Amino acid sequence: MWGAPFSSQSRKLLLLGSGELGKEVIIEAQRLGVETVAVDRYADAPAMGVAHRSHVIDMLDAEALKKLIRAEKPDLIVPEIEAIATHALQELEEEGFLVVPTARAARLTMDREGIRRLAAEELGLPTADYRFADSLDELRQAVEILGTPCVIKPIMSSSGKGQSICRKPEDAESCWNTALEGARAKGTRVIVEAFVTFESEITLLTVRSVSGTVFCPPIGHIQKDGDYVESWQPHHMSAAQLAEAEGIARAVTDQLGGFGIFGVELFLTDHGVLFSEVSPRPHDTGMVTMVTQDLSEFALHVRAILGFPLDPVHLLSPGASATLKAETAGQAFRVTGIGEALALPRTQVRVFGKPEIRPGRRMAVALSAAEDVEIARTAAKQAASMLKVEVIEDEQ
Ligand SMILES: Nc1ncnc2c1ncn2[C@@H]1O[C@H](COP(=O)(O)OP(=O)(O)OP(=O)(O)O)[C@@H](O)[C@H]1O
Ligand SMILES: NCC(=O)N[C@@H]1O[C@H](COP(=O)([O-])[O-])[C@@H](O)[C@H]1O
Ligand SMILES: [Mg+2]
Repeated sequence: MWGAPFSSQSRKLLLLGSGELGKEVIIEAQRLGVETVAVDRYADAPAMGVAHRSHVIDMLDAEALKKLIRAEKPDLIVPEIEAIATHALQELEEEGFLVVPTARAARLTMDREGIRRLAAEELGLPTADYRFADSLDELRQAVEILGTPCVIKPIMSSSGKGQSICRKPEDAESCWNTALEGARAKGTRVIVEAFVTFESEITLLTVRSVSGTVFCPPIGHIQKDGDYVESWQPHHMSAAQLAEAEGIARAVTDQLGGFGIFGVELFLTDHGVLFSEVSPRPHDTGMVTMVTQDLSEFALHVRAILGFPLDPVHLLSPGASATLKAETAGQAFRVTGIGEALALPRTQVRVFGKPEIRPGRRMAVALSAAEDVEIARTAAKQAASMLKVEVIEDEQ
């Protein structure tokens, strides 16, 4: 259907962001004979090791981004992180490039303000109460209005970076400083959200393709310090809750448009399902689908964005994932315990191959399948606890 990689007729995919999620996207694209180009802000990023070639640029630099893309001329531009100069993507889209799912979706979801205003104010979807603040004074006012506890996050960040809980009004200043330090891009704007007491939280993977919209079975997860540590699929919820969740996911993904997978994050509460945020790309909690579904979230994304049809998703087995995170910073380290973890039943490990560690950085994930979600969770957690990031002292 298309030429070999490197030939004039090849189909070329350029990935913006080359972490653990992008690595799996590239592998799936390679399986369909696509030529792949991985881009990130640092060398030797996980997806770079499996792509045909790679580039290191500052993806928030609009000029650098446009120059690279005009030179590469990819058939598909696939954002893998949110911190990208999305106005440059809009310009490129106007020139005829295809941005996944659309440049507008990338722009709206790159910052929490765009997507929150769209979901809550335009679509009227239920969310936590929120305010935005550009200074410590404004933050104090927002905290007063919303009350404590509340959650404060930079508008552009992910994996919980810069996020903190303000437990009493006096905490506002330290939360402000945490947000400034953790923000992905320069800028001071933060979102303040009322604290949601949820019974559980889920990711509803939603795929838009030529075959319409399909939902994956819901994925339950646990987050620590704003970053995921454990996920499982399926998450048990009532038929009414699932219908509510799918209604929200459909409304928001229809609005964003385009083809591809979306990770719709939702809180399940006593008062109904609340929308939290959405990623227009594979989701970290969705790594579990590598052991649960016939097509993983990465395979689904690649199929959808290439314009191929999709069957409804089949859950082959319940399963769970648990993460390994580094605790210190450095470059001399090794991941140990892989053999022990793999000795557990129906367990796999993905070691991402990131070149450096820093506190809280996700380095690997353990994946377990089992006849029951609880058994899978226990196995995945046990496997992850066997994995260690061992610092090599004499090389530091
Ligand atoms: N308003 C809130 N009330 C209670 N808990 C919250 C609230 N907002 C966020 N959290 C908790 O923090 C987690 C991370 O929040 P959020 O998804 O907004 O951050 P993120 O940095 O975008 O994370 P990721 O990139 O991993 O999705 C949530 O999954 C939830 O556990
Ligand atoms: N919650 C979003 C998420 O999990 N994104 C994944 O983490 C990578 C960045 O990791 P790093 O910060 O360790 O480089 C991203 O490239 C993506 O694969
Ligand atoms: Mg999130």
